[in-house]
Amino acid sequence: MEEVRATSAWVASHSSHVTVDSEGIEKLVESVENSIPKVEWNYEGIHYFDNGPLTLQYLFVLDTLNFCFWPDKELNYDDLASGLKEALEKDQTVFDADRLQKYTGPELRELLKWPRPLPLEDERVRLMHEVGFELERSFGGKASNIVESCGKSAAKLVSTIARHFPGFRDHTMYKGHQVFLYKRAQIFAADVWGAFKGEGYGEFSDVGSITIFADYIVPAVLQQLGVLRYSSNLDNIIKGNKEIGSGTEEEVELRACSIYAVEKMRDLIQKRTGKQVLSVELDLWLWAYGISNPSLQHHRTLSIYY
Ligand SMILES: Nc1nc2c(c(CN[C@H]3C=C[C@H](O)[C@@H]3O)cn2[C@@H]2O[C@H](COP(=O)(O)O)[C@@H](O)[C@H]2O)c(=O)[nH]1
Repeated sequence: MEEVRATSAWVASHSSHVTVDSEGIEKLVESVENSIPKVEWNYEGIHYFDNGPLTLQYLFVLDTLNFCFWPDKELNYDDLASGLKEALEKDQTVFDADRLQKYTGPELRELLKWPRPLPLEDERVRLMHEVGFELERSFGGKASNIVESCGKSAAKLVSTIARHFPGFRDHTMYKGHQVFLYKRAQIFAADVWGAFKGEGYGEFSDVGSITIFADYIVPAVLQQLGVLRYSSNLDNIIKGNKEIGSGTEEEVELRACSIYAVEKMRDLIQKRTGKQVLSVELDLWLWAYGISNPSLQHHRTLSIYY
C-alpha cells in the first residue's frame, strides 16, 4: 500500500481544489487523542459470518459490489450487506464461482430483493462474472484460497487482488502521474481482518499498512470536521448535488487528500500520545460518523471503485 500512500501525498501537495488543513488536523486530534471513538466492525449487525471460508466468499462478493449507492435515494450499503447475507443463508451455493459467472441484472435484483434496477447494474453484473471467472481459473473457485496464498500479509492480499481482478484496479491519472487508491481491494482486507477479529483468516502481520478507503462518505466527514477545505467552486458543485466526472482533478483530489489527511492524523496521534492507531480504525470511526449524519452532502461521481 506504499504506492497508495505515496501517490496520495503527491496529489495533496499539487492539489488545486482541495486543501488539507494542518491546523484543522491538530484541532481534531487534540479533541479525540485521549479517546478515539472505537467502532466495532459489523456494529450494524448486517454481515454474514460463520467463522469459515464461506464468510470470505461472502465478503469478496460484497466488496465486488461495494460501490455507488447514492443514485438511488433509498439504497444503502446496508441493503447490499444484509441482502447478500440473507441470500447466502437461504442457499449456500449462491456465490459459487460457476454461479457468479451467470447472474443477470434481474437475478441480482431478486437476490437482494431490490424492487428496481440497481445503480450501474450492468457493471455490477459484469464484475460478478469477472470475479467468478478468475476465482475459478486461478483460485479453485474460492476466495479463501486468495487469502491463504498471501501469507498473512494485507499488502500482498491487496496487490494479489489488483493483479488478478481488473475491476479492483482503482487507479487514475492526475496531472500526468498515476495515482493508486485501491478502495475496494483494501476494504476487503479490512473486512476480513474485522470479521475474524485479527485471527485465523483475519490475521495480518501488516494491517497497519492499509490506508483509509476513499469513498464518498469520508471526504464529506473530513470537510465537516475542518480537516479538508474546498475551493468555492467545488463547494458549490457538491452543495448543488452536481455530478463530478470520474478521473477529474476534483474527484481525485477529494479521494487522495482524504487518504493523506488521515495518514497525517495518525502520525500526529502517535507523536503526541505514543499510541499507534490504525487507519482502518480511524476509517471506521469517520465512516460511521458520516453514515449517522444523513444530512451530510457528499460528492457524486458515477464510479465502480467506491
Ligand atoms: N470508507 C469507508 N467506506 C465504506 C465503508 C463501508 C462499510 N464497511 C463495513 C465494514 C464494517 C462496518 O461494520 C461497515 O459496515 C461502506 N463504505 C462506502 O460507503 C458508501 C456507502 O454509503 P451509503 O450510500 O450512505 O450507503 C459507499 O461508497 C461504500 O462503498 C467503510 O467501512 N469505510
